[in-house]
Amino acid sequence: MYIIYRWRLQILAEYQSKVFIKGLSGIKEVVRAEPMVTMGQLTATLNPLGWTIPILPELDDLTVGGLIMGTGIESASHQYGLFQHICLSYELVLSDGSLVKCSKDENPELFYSVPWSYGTLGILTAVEIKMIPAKKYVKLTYRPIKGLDKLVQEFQKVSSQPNHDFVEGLVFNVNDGVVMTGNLVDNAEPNKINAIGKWYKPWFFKHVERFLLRDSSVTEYIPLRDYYHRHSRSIFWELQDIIPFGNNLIFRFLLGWLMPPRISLMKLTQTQAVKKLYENHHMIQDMLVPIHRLKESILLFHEHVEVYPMWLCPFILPADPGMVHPKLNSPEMYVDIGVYGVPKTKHFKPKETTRAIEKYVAEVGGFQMLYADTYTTREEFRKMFDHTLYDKLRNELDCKTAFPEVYDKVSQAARI
Ligand SMILES: NC(=O)C1=CN([C@@H]2O[C@H](COP(=O)(O)OP(=O)(O)OC[C@H]3O[C@@H](n4cnc5c(N)ncnc54)[C@H](OP(=O)(O)O)[C@@H]3O)[C@@H](O)[C@H]2O)C=CC1
Ligand SMILES: CC(C)=CCC[C@@H](C)[C@H]1CC[C@H]2C3=C(CC[C@]12C)[C@@]1(C)CC[C@H](O)C[C@@H]1CC3
Repeated sequence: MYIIYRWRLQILAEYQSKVFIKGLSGIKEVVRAEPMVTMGQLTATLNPLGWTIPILPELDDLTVGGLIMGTGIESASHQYGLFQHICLSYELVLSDGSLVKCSKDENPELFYSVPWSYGTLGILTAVEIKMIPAKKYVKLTYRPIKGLDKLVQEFQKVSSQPNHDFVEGLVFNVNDGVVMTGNLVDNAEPNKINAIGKWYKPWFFKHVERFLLRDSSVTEYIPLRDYYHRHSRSIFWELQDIIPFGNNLIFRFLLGWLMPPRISLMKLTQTQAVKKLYENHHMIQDMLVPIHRLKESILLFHEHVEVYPMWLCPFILPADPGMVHPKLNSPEMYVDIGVYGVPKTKHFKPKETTRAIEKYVAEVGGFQMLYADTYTTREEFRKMFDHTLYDKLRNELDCKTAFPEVYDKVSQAARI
């Protein structure tokens, strides 16, 4: 039944009008989307109409439903929060088959419990998302920085400034990194336009790495859609382990248009052996920690895994009810530290190392993204994520016989 339902959503998303745009009381602009709509479809549909959503997670294949039920983050998150924070309402089918709508004003407890619930409260059928006007380019400034202290200071400074639409950092080793800030603009200096999304262009992280050779900042104008999907072609830097020659100039010119392979297809076709290989010799994790912990967190990842580049994305976490909120009752700036690749440290042991990192993240009031394997025990997991409202809703909505608990879907043991 569930499979048929997901299949129906897919058909709807792909073959019918994918997104419906409407004005709400003439005040706010809102896009109503099916959960199976992908980020690639959203930008392709909205951007030519002069609209966008404030947070557009960068991989083409990520879906609206997955980004709400898990979480979504992007370089505008220092202003807008996580993907859930730009959502105005959800429609869900509950365990008894009824269809309900929830928002801040209508069924608010359900509204705040849906994000991070991983599909364990109901099946999402429609979402209303805030829209903002799009512009043609992102004026992006790359700031190469040497020295961890300076890097962290600069990153923290730009994350707290309201004048940047986008903030992102790539750390290339424990001393060097590039902090990027961007703004939406309509006009560009023609000789500084760089359509980084074209199939023959270097992978974005490789392009950024080259700025480390410079002493001062460099500015480019990136077409909006190219900016949003900048990490798609190389799946961040994951593709370099799968197709090591993927960034080679000749390969890019001849076959670059075939990239990237569909992540869902790779997931579907990966053998048990490949799965084991990734489990034992690879780390794919995003840890969300208060931004004032950034330096010690980078050093901790360096000590345990030494995987570079490291992705830094700041985000403001409102003090809303639900699974994920700051420890104190006021909004707090956090940072997502993304680690994707083969650990270089000799002492890397998937379980022990991940557990040590998880322990640190929990101690500093942080969170682990749910798409990644968690080695926490159920008790540790329930401490990291506030289950108060979630448990109440699971009881009230009679979920226990219909859906598993989040932990039973995401823990490493459950995923074997
Ligand atoms: N920048 C970012 O924010 C990035 C985020 N991610 C992560 O990737 C995931 C998104 O990937 P994506 O492939 O889109 O999602 P997935 O298909 O992996 O779905 C993630 C979870 O959401 C549930 N889900 C999805 N749609 C629905 C729905 N309509 N109703 C109920 N439950 C639903 C899934 O349930 P089920 O398992 O039952 O299908 C699954 O548990 C997120 O978890 C996100 O955190 C990854 C890369 C970048
Ligand atoms: C930016 C944020 C918050 C997260 C980025 C995470 C991604 C880099 C990973 C999410 C799912 C991952 C998968 C793979 C690579 C890394 C991700 C895209 C594989 C494609 C790696 C090869 C395996 O055979 C299949 C994996 C599927 C999931």
